Amino acid sequence: MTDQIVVVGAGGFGREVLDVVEAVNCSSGTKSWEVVGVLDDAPDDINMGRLASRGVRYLGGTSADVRLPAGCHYVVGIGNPRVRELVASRLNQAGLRPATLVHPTATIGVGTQVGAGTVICAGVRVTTNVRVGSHVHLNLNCTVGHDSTVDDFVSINPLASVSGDCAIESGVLIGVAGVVLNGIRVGKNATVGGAACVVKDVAAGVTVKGVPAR
Ligand SMILES: CC(=O)SCCNC(=O)CCNC(=O)[C@H](O)C(C)(C)COP(=O)(O)OP(=O)(O)OC[C@H]1O[C@@H](n2cnc3c(N)ncnc32)[C@H](O)[C@@H]1OP(=O)(O)O
Repeated sequence: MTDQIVVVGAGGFGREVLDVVEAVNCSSGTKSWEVVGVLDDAPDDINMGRLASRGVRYLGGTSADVRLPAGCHYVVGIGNPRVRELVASRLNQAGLRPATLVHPTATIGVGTQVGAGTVICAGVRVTTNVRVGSHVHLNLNCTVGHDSTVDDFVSINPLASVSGDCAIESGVLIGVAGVVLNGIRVGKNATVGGAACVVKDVAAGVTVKGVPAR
């Protein structure tokens, strides 16, 4: 069965999400997703050209009166957790349904749950008894260790590593190649800088960077 999907975001991650959709379609043998097009409130000319060159239609902005097929799914390909939350809320109200996308080269362990609207990119490793919330981005080659929780609207950027028994609260961004040592809690809406090593709990809303992160 083929479902219809719109991707929000013509930028880098939005188009990487299109790659995930294509990989899912290739791996399943049957076409799981038909891409209706891309929504973006302010696409630039370069990205419009990139969409056109891959044959994907630009549909308009997220608040515009865009007519989408009934029952259409969506996924938000915007890296910023706060913006992603706003857009998801708007599209839920419009009656669209969040899709969950898992690249065929990702691995997910036994007893792990993944929420709606979440995108898991190529090479990601999520091990066992992890709870991944809704609208989470697990970017290329990141890892999430056993028994951790990753709450809604978290972004874990490429090569970042969350160890076992961690609690990553909603809206957190973990920068590229950031490391969170085991058992650590990263508070709501906090940011972990690229290549940081987090060795103790991070308070909500705080940005930490460096090794050790502070
Ligand atoms: C495929 C993709 O592209 S996915 C996206 C990948 N990118 C990421 O993950 C980016 C993650 N973001 C970062 O690391 C950011 O630099 C942040 C969030 C840590 C800091 O952002 P800002 O607050 O805007 O910091 P800003 O750029 O103003 O720099 C402030 C200072 O921190 C330093 N700094 C910035 N980032 C880091 C970092 N990751 N580690 C150590 N120091 C840093 C800067 O050198 C600067 O130092 P100075 O005051 O001595 O000159």
